[in-house]
Amino acid sequence: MFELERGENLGAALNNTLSDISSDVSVKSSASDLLALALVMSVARCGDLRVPLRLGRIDATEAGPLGVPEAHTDLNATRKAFEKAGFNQEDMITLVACGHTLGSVHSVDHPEIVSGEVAAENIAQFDTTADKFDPIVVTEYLNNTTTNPLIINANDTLNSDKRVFGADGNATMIKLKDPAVYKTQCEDVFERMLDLVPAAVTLSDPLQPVDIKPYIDTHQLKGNDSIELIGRIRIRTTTTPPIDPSDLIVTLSYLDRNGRRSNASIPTTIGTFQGGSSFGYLGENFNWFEFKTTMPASSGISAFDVVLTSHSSGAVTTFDNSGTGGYAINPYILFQETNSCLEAENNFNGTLTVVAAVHKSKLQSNSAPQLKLVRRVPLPRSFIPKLETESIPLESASAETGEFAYYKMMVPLGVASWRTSFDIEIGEGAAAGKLEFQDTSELLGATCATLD
Ligand code: HEM
Repeated sequence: MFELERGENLGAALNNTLSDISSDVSVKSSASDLLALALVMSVARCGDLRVPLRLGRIDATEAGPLGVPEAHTDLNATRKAFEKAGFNQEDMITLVACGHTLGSVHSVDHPEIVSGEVAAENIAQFDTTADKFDPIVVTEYLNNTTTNPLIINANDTLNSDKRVFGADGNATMIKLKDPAVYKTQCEDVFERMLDLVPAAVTLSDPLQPVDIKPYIDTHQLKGNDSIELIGRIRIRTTTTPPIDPSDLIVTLSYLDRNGRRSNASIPTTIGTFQGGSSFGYLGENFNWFEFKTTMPASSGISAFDVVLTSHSSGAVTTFDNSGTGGYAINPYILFQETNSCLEAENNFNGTLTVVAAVHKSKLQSNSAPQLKLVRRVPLPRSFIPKLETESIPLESASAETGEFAYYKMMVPLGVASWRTSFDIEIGEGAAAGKLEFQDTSELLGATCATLD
């Protein structure tokens, strides 16, 4: 994003990609992790590749050194650039053969490479199947039927694919023409390319789709000393053996604020959005179950297990978040969505009001709760904002319900940050509590209900 004006990065594709991912950049997802996800998803969908997705990349804050090879770069300099990144000659050939199976060269960016009129629609594809991740780029090169503009250019200086592909007398390209070899070799070099990170960065283990994924949408005090809890459970049904969602009864068994298991269980119903189903990019199917319940504020909820019962066989399976004591909910800090809002003053400025209900046991240390608001600061000529976290104290709203006291803060918020996240923190050390990664996007246009 800091290098887009360089000759080595010409083309709308890079900025389009940054624009596509920009709204998902958050304190939990760096732009570089989202780019890794984009590659992993696109080659899964276009060619059924499996590239492990590890996360934890840290975004750069300035341009790196020059040196990405261009079409006119000679073979030696190209080889050196790949070697600097840990790729030998065979890797280099494989990376370019795997990269140049999708997409094309654009005449508007490279009139010296693409012959004919300079126009948006005049593009030259690398192979005849530009939307498929396949070894056709390799076979067309080996059969001399290719129309790849980086191979057949009349000006041989610009034929970088020809130089790279032929660098070892075609030995690597001959191996890559076998579709199974092409696929596994591309998976290998893509994984190494994505995981090439500075020494200070530690990447996670590869992500796997989880069987159970709960979402808490609302957890707040509501009238008459009760807590309202609204959420959804995503269940992967493409397991071995597969799960028939119509045979499932899904309930939640939960622990109260003091860790005692409640006699009541929370029922769910099949989700309504898109028939309650969705799918993932690795061919997984998911079904969604929704819940909306209330419970006494005096006892609350601190964690829950997801219990699946088969209608037909009666078999019961309990998911307790891999033996961690269930899926946790902070029972002491409640984000009062109904009392919070984001009022737009005009198209650029607004005011964010956040109200939280804090359990009085957490207020004994005399420390005020803090809101950690993530501001999305636009950077010139870039789609990816800089994220800055601001600490704002919440003030007593001079209202309470039972064991909870209400806290409130109001802050001006520019349009770039209308869709952002915040944490609410209270206390220090062992007594500290944190409600993480709350979302402001539902607050826009809502009215703040008054505290009664
Ligand atoms: C010697 C190294 C390389 C050179 C000289 C080179 C050169 C180019 C050029 C000139 C374009 C056309 C850009 C445009 O007109 O928009 C292009 C497009 C592309 N390159 Fe490379 N490339 C190299 C390596 C790679 C590698 C290693 C990958 C991925 C692993 C890759 C993936 C792509 C893709 C996907 C496009 C299509 C973009 C689109 O359709 O908008 N390239 N490359």
